[in-house]
Amino acid sequence: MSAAVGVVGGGAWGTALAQMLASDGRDVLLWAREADVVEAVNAEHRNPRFLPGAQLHPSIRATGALADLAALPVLLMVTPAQHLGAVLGQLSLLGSDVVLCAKGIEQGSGRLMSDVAAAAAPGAALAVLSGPTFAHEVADGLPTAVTLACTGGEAQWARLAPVIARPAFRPYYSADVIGASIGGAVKNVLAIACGVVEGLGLGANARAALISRGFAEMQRLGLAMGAEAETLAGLSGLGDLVLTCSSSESRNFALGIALGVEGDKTGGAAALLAERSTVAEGAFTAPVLVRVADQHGIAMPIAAGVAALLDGAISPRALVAQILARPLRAEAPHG
Ligand SMILES: NC(=O)C1=CN([C@@H]2O[C@H](COP(=O)(O)OP(=O)(O)OC[C@H]3O[C@@H](n4cnc5c(N)ncnc54)[C@H](O)[C@@H]3O)[C@@H](O)[C@H]2O)C=CC1
Ligand SMILES: O=C(CO)COP(=O)(O)O
Repeated sequence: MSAAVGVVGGGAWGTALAQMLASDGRDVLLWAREADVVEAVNAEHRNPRFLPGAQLHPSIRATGALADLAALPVLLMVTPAQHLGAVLGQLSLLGSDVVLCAKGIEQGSGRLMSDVAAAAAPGAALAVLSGPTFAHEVADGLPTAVTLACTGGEAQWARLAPVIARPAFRPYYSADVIGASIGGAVKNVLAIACGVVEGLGLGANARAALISRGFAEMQRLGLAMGAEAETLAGLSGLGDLVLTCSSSESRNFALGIALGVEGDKTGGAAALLAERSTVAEGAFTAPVLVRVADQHGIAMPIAAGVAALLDGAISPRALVAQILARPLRAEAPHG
């Protein structure tokens, strides 16, 4: 019998990944922070708080004690980005494979998830799993492909691929941990911008333009930080950007729509964020992304606009006018 896989984080994505891993009967131990989630998973095989509607496999067991997972050989870290360091630091891991699944940049430090994890768990072998993956679709067993970027190269991939791959869940190998970390963080911020375009009713042309120009921002920053162009153009970069900018299933896109419908109003983000019970990572990443881009001398006008909008410094309509009034320039990233 294969060893159980540990999933740290019982939100929508952690629960969906647990469901996917358990689809062949494998034992999965899920750490959830909320006692009601632990109780519902164990007693009813459901997670009504974060993944309503999904009937979970009985081989998923939940616990509220992190220590129960510390000895497992493979752990998927699925807490929100701002909590990764604190939760991972409590695990005291030695030698486990740790797969990072959160998408964001740490606010205080400006670090990518891979750097946060390397500091919090120096004994772990790190990998990044990222791509176009709405939790409900993965939980339903719909076909999905992701990038699995391994710090331990092909030897780590050989260990992890059989644990993570399923007939409808295809990881693709990469050695580019930086690229896989950046794509998911940046696309969440750009999805808020795309939602604003949708909320303002600016049309499909504007959305496609924003995806393309947003991708140019992702590329500029990614290349400056050491990512590979192919990774940024792949599942964890462009693939996830397109998904998240196309559907109100995305919490980031939906947040942008809610902002956009406010039109000329400034400062609406605070109330929208306060009433959320699920995470829209782009709201946390936007300000620190702008800071990191500045440090690298990279212009990211769309990301900066989202940060200003969230901060209450500009209205949605004024932001669009500001972006449209930028000087004409060459299209290529370095043009
Ligand atoms: N939902 C999705 O479709 C996908 C989500 N992700 C990423 O997965 C990460 C987790 O997102 P979801 O599972 O969707 O979250 P969620 O919005 O469904 O649930 C919130 C999660 O935050 C946790 N949390 C709140 N405060 C915490 C704290 N102080 N310490 C530790 N955990 C805390 C809750 O326990 C819960 O697990 C995010 O980085 C997200 O970008 C990635 C791919 C798909
Ligand atoms: O990362 C995701 C899809 O790949 C989920 O997007 P949201 O966090 O915007 O819902």
